[in-house]
Amino acid sequence: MAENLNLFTSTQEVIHEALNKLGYDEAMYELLKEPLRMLTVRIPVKMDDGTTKVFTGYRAQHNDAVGPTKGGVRFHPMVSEEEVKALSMWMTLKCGIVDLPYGGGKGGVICDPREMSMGEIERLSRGYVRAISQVVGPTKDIPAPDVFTNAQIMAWMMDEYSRMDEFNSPGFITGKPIVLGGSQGRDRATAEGVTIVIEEAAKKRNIDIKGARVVIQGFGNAGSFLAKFMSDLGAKVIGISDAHGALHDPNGLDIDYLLDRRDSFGTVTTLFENTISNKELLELDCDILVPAAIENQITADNAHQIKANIVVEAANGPTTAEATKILTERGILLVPDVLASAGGVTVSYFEWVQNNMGYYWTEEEVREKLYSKMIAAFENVYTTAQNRNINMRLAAYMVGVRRTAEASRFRGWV
Ligand SMILES: NC(=O)C1=CN([C@@H]2O[C@H](COP(=O)(O)OP(=O)(O)OC[C@H]3O[C@@H](n4cnc5c(N)ncnc54)[C@H](O)[C@@H]3O)[C@@H](O)[C@H]2O)C=CC1
Ligand SMILES: O=C(O)CCC(=O)C(=O)O
Repeated sequence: MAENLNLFTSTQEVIHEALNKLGYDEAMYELLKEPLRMLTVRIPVKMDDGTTKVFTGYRAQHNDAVGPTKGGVRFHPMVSEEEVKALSMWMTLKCGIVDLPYGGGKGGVICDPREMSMGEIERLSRGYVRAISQVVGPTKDIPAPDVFTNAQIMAWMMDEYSRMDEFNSPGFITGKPIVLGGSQGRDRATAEGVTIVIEEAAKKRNIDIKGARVVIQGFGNAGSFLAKFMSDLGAKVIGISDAHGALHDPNGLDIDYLLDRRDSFGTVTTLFENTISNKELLELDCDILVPAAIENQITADNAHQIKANIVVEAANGPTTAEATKILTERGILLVPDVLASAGGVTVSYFEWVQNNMGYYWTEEEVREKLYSKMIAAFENVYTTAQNRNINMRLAAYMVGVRRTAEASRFRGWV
């Protein structure tokens, strides 16, 4: 039978299992099996050559029983309605795991910003915000960066929103430049959270980070900061990749050099002749493997070839359900996306809190607060997995979904 690569239906299955284990009935699953709201928008954009191109975008709001919905916006050619729905459900789980007063949301636009000018990207960003303006806002749904979106795009989106709203609303969006109300540390937060989780997972497996061989797929916001943090901790980053290929050096790559040469879309391998494929990269002999790019990278096809002792998912959805089973059976410790990559939304929450207060924290304060959230989340999920003898993904779903289910029940929705 062909493997299920559909992110939405495979997420539904794990949510179902988690709710069953928590003792909820079918009505709760019916409520949480898809977003409460899904908006599809068409965005006309004047292109530089004088033509008008109409883009399709989405905003999904999974559940707002706990609080406003929260989640990034992705600009990518492979964006689809089902992907955005799944991503919004994962955001509910992440916010539950790190205990933030939010439900999950997510947005995306089908486009390839790598082939657009800055002016075209700005007009698309502003058009997207106008199109979704009725359903978002600082107390309703708060966007943030994700794949191929960044602080500049957040700034344009905030500017467009403040033109429609009567007062300046920095809390409408997070991941902004610092001068526009961004938080210290948001740019590196996802990788910092992944680093904390790697350190904890390594302790469980008696692996010393100093000298550990690390492979990272993806060299964008998550992957590149992570490579830097790992190499600063004394690990040997022996492989990295981007959409075009991968670099491998068993003695360790020069991360500072690669960071210096990468472009704003996280591309660096095109500058080198001796590259390997992303498939080869994932199968390298290493201690810690971190998929930090896109979905469905570790599947039933290659799960038996993964040689790492620990796999930590910095990307959303890089490992299929079937591959999760295979890795678990093989004794590989798999730290799931909804836990490992929760550092980004955690510091986004800190940014929103600071915007609401109008009072800003130092980088050190942000780092300490992130550290305590991530450590508590890791321990909670790890202990749940151990106590119930289940894999870390199912444990994370149980921890993550519980608060939204409880809040929905107290509100009398189910
Ligand atoms: N930026 C953030 O704060 C957060 C990001 N994530 C997840 O981390 C992953 C990466 O996101 P970012 O680093 O923000 O994106 P990014 O846009 O900064 O970088 C993406 C990287 O993935 C590479 N890539 C794209 N397509 C690829 C392919 N087919 N094969 C191999 N590599 C490919 C790109 O070349 C680039 O190096 C995504 O799954 C995202 O949802 C999760 C939580 C927060
Ligand atoms: O920073 C945020 O609010 C959301 C980040 C995000 O989209 C994610 O964790 O996948």
